[in-house]
Amino acid sequence: MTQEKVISVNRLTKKFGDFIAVNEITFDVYKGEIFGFLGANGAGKTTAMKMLCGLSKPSSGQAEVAGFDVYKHTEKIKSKIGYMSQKFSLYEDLTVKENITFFGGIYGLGNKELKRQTEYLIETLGLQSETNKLVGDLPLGWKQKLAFSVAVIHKPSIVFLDEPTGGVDPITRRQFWDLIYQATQNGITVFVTTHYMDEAEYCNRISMMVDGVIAALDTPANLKGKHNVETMDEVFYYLARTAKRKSD
Ligand SMILES: Nc1ncnc2c1ncn2[C@@H]1O[C@H](COP(=O)(O)OP(=O)(O)OP(=O)(O)O)[C@@H](O)[C@H]1O
Repeated sequence: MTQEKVISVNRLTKKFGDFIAVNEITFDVYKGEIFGFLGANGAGKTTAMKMLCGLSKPSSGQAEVAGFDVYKHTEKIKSKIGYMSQKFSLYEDLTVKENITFFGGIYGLGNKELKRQTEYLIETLGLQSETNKLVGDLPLGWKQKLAFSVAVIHKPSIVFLDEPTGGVDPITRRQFWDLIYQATQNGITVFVTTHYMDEAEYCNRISMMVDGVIAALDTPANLKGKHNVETMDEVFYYLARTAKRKSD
């Protein structure tokens, strides 16, 4: 992790009519950092992430992602980031290889690089015997690992992960996080939302959102120290207990 800022957010706000979904959030994320973006259901995480990915125009405030303005340079931002969400990642009705080729193509890899990356990916994930299997037939943990690898196939500056490991056990989640650490070794910055507090412990810093505002932002160790508790679960409970919003 360096002191080079790759995300810079200043009083970023999103309103839907009178409702303020994200209310003047301010933070920076540094190159190579794993930044955990936590919050109770409905806190505003997805809304904030959409603004940072250039998918939703802010109501007010400023933000730069990979050096580009979220109002003016959304296409440039999209070319510099990777994105993976639990809700959508890969095509279930395409094979492993077809998915890699499809997304590699969308991310702009040339034929030679695509071939090289496809072989590298299949080998490092140990998917040699699954290459021609439909992704829908893979176990969920494998799908998630493949989806992550595809999201960083074009070596983005930042990868946004929206609850990437939902529904799998702690050991599979741990293996997934090994891939995240590898990506950061290659200089990729990771911006991740999760509801799993074991994963929160793996982040360099955590931002905790409550009802549209950032209620706390620090390292897991400092957050635990500040609240005089042993686990991130307890920190989360302490901060989120006042939340008024519910999930949709
Ligand atoms: N397009 C929209 N129009 C109106 N309200 C919206 C819209 N999108 C989100 N909201 C509201 O904004 C709030 C924040 O939603 P958001 O999905 O960002 O929360 P979240 O922290 O990602 O929650 P979860 O963990 O449940 O996904 C919610 O109250 C939601 O109902």
